[in-house]
Amino acid sequence: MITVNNIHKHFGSQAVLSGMSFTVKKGSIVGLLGPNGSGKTTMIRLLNGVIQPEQGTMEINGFNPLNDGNVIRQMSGIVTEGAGLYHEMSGEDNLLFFSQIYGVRKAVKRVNELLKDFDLYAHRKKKVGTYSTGMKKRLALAKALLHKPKLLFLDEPTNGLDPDGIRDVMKYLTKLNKTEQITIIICSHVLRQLEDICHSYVFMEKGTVLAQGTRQQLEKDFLTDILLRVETGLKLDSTAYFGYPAERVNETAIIFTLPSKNEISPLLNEILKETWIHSTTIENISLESIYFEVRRRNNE
Ligand SMILES: Nc1ncnc2c1ncn2[C@@H]1O[C@H](COP(=O)(O)OP(=O)(O)OP(=O)(O)O)[C@@H](O)[C@H]1O
Repeated sequence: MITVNNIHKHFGSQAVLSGMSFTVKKGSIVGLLGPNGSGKTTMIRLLNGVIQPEQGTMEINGFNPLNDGNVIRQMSGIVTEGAGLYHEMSGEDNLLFFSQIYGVRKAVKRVNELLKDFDLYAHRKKKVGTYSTGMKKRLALAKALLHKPKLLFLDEPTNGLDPDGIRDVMKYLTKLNKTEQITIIICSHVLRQLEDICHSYVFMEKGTVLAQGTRQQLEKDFLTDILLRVETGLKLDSTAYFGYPAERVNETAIIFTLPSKNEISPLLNEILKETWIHSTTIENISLESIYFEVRRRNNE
């Protein structure tokens, strides 16, 4: 369990974090989401005990990053933009070297295990400088996991990856979380990539938390209207149908505005009494739409 309470951090005269508060449940995957410069990396560095806040408290599994930075770094793994890999050394030698630093027991076995998990075994003897971006990212993840941490901090782990690379990393993180119950905090400004893997989200802007919660909680709090797109043979002769605003977008598609998901089934039943339905999609239910709604309300 991680608790962050009213954290303030300045760099010179610039206020980077202004009262950050959030919690992370043990064993969950949490997305720390916000635009460039909103303070995500700074928050991770504070949690790692690398830098100190001017105000506020933090706790990670009963430890305080202010005084117990070493213990926290031992129980956690971190992947940052730079990754800290040695480009003149092979992938295998990098992992063996960091195993020594972290005091990993049975290092050769662990390194081979991770090289295989991350599809790098065939490339283990090649210099990291010759690796593709995706391979470097995977090696950085392997490095962060050498000492079997209980907590993983990932700062933009998919930057520079192609869609296959992103899917592979996300798949591996989900598996890791399920099999090892690792708590994972992922910072990103690309919301779409995190849609399927996070258990909860912390939406940030300008060093503060705008909203936090599970997808379900955020939907409940911020999605007041459901925009339901229905491919149907229904003839519309006004701007409403069955009491709900309805707008034709093309010959066979209509968008209905509903107050909640509960109205979907009754509406579809009503349409089916008259004609066919081929498909339905909720247009505004993406994480991105929720995020924009959170920001819109905050700026009102
Ligand atoms: N060591 C530092 N010294 C001075 N300013 C800093 C330092 N670290 C971060 N900043 C400033 O703090 C602000 C927040 O930076 P931070 O890297 O935490 O944001 P971020 O949300 O991670 O952004 P990004 O998505 O671009 O990585 C930025 O304006 C940055 O320039």
